[in-house]
Amino acid sequence: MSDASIYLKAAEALRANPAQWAAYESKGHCVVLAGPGSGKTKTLTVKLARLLSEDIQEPRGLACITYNNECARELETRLAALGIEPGRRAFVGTVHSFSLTQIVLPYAKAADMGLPDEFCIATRAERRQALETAYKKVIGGRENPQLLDFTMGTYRRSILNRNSTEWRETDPLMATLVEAFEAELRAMGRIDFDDMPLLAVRALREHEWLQRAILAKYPVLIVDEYQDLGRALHRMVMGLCFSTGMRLFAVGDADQSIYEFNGANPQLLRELAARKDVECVRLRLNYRSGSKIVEASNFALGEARDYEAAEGAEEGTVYFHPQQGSYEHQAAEAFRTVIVDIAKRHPDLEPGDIAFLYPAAWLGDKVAEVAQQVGLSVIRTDTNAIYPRASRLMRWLESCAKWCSGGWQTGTPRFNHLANEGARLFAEEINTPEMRLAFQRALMQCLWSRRDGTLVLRQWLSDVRAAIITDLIVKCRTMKDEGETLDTFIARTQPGKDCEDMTVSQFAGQSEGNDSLHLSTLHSAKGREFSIVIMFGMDQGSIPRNNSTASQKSEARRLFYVGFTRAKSEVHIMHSNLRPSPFVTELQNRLKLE
Ligand SMILES: Nc1ncnc2c1ncn2[C@@H]1O[C@H](COP(=O)(O)OP(=O)(O)OP(=O)(O)O)[C@@H](O)[C@H]1O
Repeated sequence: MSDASIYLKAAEALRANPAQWAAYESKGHCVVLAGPGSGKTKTLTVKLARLLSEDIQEPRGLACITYNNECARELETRLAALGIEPGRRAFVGTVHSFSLTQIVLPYAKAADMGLPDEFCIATRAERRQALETAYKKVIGGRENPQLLDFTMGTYRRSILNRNSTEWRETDPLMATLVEAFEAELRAMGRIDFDDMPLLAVRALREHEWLQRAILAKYPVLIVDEYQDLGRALHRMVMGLCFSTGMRLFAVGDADQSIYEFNGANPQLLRELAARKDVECVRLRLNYRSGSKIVEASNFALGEARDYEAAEGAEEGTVYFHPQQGSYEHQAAEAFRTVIVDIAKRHPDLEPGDIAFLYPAAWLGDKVAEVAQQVGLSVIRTDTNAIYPRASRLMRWLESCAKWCSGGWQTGTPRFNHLANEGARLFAEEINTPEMRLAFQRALMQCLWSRRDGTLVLRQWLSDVRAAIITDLIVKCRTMKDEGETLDTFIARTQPGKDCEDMTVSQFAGQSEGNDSLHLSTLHSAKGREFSIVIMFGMDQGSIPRNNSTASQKSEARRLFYVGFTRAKSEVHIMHSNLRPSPFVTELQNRLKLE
């Protein structure tokens, strides 16, 4: 099938839903506002394929921005199914990678960003050092400066205009600390993660030619999960789309805004959708969840919405499991009763169709420990995962391991896909057709001679690092922190450490779907879907946390809603008998009244 016919066939599925079709047919700026499971991402990917194929003339392309690397990967997988390989004409990535690779790296000098020659991305240790020095200069005293890192990040992301009185006066000490911290980083020849969008926004504001340069390359800007992307992206959208002339296609759901602490603000999406020059499309049908789950999700949110399950949806069920005793005991109960009952009801279900979602990673430890005891494998997406799932380099290595463990015979994954993804990771260095070919050859040589899933991972990883990665990481400024993540993981595979015995095929299994249970924080479950969702630890003090402000409580409630709406057919809520979360009590009461 040709690329065009793939997306045209996918578009047929949208035709039956007039609102999705309207978004697909939109001609100008378009914002899709819709609830969970309504096909926002589906509509976005099909629209993206159409724009590339019909509207945008080669060599121009489009930029598609989403919340984190995990979401970017999900989009890439969905685009691959439509025959679209990001890279040449389609940028797909986070606000940070867009800012860094499309604005800061290519234009730092021309736009006079005040960065030292050959600047690099700071490692965690370098950031810590810069904060320590800045703290000594600005504040002094015996406190641990790292405790201020979170507040400093929030301040930097929330107030973008450094010349404003808001910046200077909201928290004068914090403003001075941030400035001193950034000066320290620059003196070390470094920028950090938060710098990326801030530098990009500043450069775009100061240089109209830069805005036109971005427009020339990307006449269309696509944004997924708009509600969580923060002020820096909003500012870029305002400038690039409404002054410079880029066309905007954005999707989002203010009810699913869960990153206010990171500078996101659901109001920005509402304001965008209310603009007169924007066509706002609302989707009402939920294609994911059973009708009872859709109905109950309104109660979980605590606000009325007119969402409905799509025609032919199953009913779906919400179960409550009051618990006593420690979380260890509760986790054991989950496997002893809840999972056993699920398996009886759905004999065809695989472990990968079930997800445990919890408010904090330490609760995931409890579930993981019991899973290990009963011999079930898990895939974790939280901060206690064996490595950060957001690391593109690690995910790519997982795919390479999968290829070596037998995938080379079946084309899962295809070698070409591996080579292209690898070249994209190191695009700063691999930037000509000859270099891409050389990279492809080196990768084939390296993986072909190590295509054995029983190999000890430690050796396999060090070999692949030496043969393919070491040299490229030195040359690619965007990959330094990824290199650090890899080294931290390699250290865990050394003798005496917890991943000492891991084999290549076990490592490859980390990316495999269906024979492992999913364990995730509620935050990391965003954008995903599972047949069965077990919400674990839904207790007072955890969701919301004790002493939360009113806005933190609202955000915790939205987080509860995000978790609840990931389920297709069953939601199980495990909560303390004596101290259930107020969101659970309210949900239960409302369901009883129905
Ligand atoms: N028109 C449609 N016909 C059939 N299935 C659809 C349609 N639109 C979406 N779906 C399916 O519904 C599910 C949810 O779609 P998608 O992930 O795009 O929703 P979303 O709005 O991005 O969800 P969320 O905000 O909860 O992450 C997917 O399995 C998708 O394939």
